[in-house]
Amino acid sequence: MSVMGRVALVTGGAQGIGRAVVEALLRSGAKVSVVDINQSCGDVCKSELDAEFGGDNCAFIQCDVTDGHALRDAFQKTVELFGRLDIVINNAGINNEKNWEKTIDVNLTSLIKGTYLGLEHMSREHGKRGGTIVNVSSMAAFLHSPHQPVYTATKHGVIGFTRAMADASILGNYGVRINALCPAFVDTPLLQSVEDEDNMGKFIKFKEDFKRSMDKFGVLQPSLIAEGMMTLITDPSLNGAVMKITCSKGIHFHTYEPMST
Ligand SMILES: NC(=O)C1=CN([C@@H]2O[C@H](COP(=O)(O)OP(=O)(O)OC[C@H]3O[C@@H](n4cnc5c(N)ncnc54)[C@H](O)[C@@H]3O)[C@@H](O)[C@H]2O)C=CC1
Ligand SMILES: CC/C=C\C[C@H](O)[C@H](O)/C=C/C=C/C=C\C=C\C(=O)C/C=C\CCC(=O)O
Repeated sequence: MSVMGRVALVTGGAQGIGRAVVEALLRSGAKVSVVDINQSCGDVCKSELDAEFGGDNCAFIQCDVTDGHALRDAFQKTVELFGRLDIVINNAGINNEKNWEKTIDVNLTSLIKGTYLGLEHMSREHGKRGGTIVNVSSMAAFLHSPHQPVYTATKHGVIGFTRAMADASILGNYGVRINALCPAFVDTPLLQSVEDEDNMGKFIKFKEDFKRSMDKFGVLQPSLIAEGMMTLITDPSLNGAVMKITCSKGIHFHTYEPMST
């Protein structure tokens, strides 16, 4: 599937992995709505993207994804601005073991809401033409991190939810492909949270162990994550797929036993 002329909404798109994905989409001819809580970062992002890709191709919508009404408005505004919606990237995420309820809210609850809103705007069930959703999980869903138990739980949850919804999409003939992306460590501002007791809480005492884990597995560049993301967005054969991206194996897929009947 070509993304030329398609419309995408990317949560957490103002920096890091989300920003790299936004750039990849714009480079391929999509129009993109960047949905992010950070107004100043979003303003900078918007002006830089306008300079590179032209002013009519991208919008910044300031929105806290945990605010259900604001998230609904962000989807609606995207459709009003660009006339349609084809691609939803639920990427916004945080690492906060101190305020772990917020981590569940941002990383899992809001991602579920984003998926349901995406279906409202794209599913044949709602009289729409179909589309694709990618939910951002993490390698922490496979190699659980003792430094981030709740973060790890949310990323497991993202995979379970995504695979179940992908099957629901087939059963319900939604016409929407739903996949998950699991990067290992990526060089973004999120990694700085390992230094901060406000984020790590009582697990800050494991921070050196955490850093050893990063040294062991290496740190990826956001551009490689965007490359994997573009495959999930454009390959029509992928639904319920779980893509892993690691330094050792690059872009590859997790394999599951077939479900028993
Ligand atoms: N950096 C890494 O090592 C890895 C990151 N991930 C996941 O990738 C996703 C993106 O992470 P990064 O780009 O690394 O993080 P980041 O911290 O660089 O960027 C996250 C973006 O999300 C936005 N955001 C945070 N809370 C929000 C909220 N409530 N509403 C709207 N926007 C919000 C931030 O303002 C920021 O622009 C997250 O889901 C993260 O868990 C997965 C594996 C590895
Ligand atoms: C302070 C850091 C905050 C957030 C970063 C997140 O924790 C990030 O989401 C966590 C990533 C955890 C990665 C864990 C393991 C990585 C493993 C590998 O790279 C390779 C190992 C095995 C590969 C197995 C396979 O691919 O099948």
